[in-house]
Amino acid sequence: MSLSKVKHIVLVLSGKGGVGKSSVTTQLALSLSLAGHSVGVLDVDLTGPSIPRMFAIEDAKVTQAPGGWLPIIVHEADPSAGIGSLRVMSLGFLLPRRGDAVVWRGPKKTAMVRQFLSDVFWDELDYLLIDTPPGTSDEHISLAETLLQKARLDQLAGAVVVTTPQAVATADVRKELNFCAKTGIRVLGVVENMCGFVCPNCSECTNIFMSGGGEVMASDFGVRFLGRVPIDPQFLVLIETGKRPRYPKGTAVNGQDISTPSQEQNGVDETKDAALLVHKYPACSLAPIFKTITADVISAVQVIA
Ligand SMILES: Nc1ncnc2c1ncn2[C@@H]1O[C@H](COP(=O)(O)OP(=O)(O)OP(=O)(O)O)[C@@H](O)[C@H]1O
Ligand code: SF4
Repeated sequence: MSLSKVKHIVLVLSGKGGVGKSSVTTQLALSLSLAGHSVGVLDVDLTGPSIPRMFAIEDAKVTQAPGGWLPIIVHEADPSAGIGSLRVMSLGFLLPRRGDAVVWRGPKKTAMVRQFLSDVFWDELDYLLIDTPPGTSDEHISLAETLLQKARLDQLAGAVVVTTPQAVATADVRKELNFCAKTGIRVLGVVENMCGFVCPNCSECTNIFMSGGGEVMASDFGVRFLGRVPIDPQFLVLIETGKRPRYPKGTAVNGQDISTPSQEQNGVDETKDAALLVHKYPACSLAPIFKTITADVISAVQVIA
């Protein structure tokens, strides 16, 4: 069975679309692998699989082996650098055209998720992150139940719930947390994304929406608050164009200088491994934030394990 060698399965959930679930999945995956863990990402967001685009592997072709579909390798493990391997499987690889969205009815979607969980050959993994479709409808419940049936109880670490400050205000997070309770999924914690705005000129972070709601909500439900992630327009540049974001001289985040050195200085091809650059240099103001969130997720998983 394809999941038998996976140690910890973490679902990434959101009550509604566009809150940054796939971005958080991508950054968690990179942080985990850069902390030395072997990581797989399974994209079952059939409504619009964006994970291949975020890892800049949209054109990759999935192949079959006797053990199942082979996930796409983002990078191999590099023990000397303390980096674990990173592999990705997404419905996006199986769609005939880039950017196609699936318009199947519920039973067909459930069948596809079942197949994904049974037929991908993951090999040994410390963490498998599953990017789920947004929402909390009956269809999502049946998808979550399918996931739960396919994995052993000791493998199911739980869910990271992603929200935005507006979603907190409109009680979408409550729906997500109730969804977890209804389906028996443990909640590892809540991430509040797009909380505040990092100015591209001076890297000052300004709260545009009400801040702090996610933390209060998490405490009301007795779950961890994993942290808030501001909107950084440069992060969008990185994800959408695959190019390294540029910060003016003197830009610092958490006391760390992130101003962009010249390509000659860092000796890196800025058009390649862009997502990896987020953590390596770090090239984006969000890198230290995701690093802290990832450490918290690991400790939540270990408390449960
Ligand atoms: N903190 C952030 N700063 C800047 N841009 C962000 C941030 N988080 C997400 N984005 C951008 O917002 C857009 C939506 O994010 P993403 O695709 O991760 O959301 P999602 O919840 O997975 O959406 P979907 O409902 O389509 O699955 C993307 O273009 C992404 O790059
Ligand atoms: S955050 Fe700084 S650079 Fe950005 S608009 Fe305000 S003062 Fe200007």
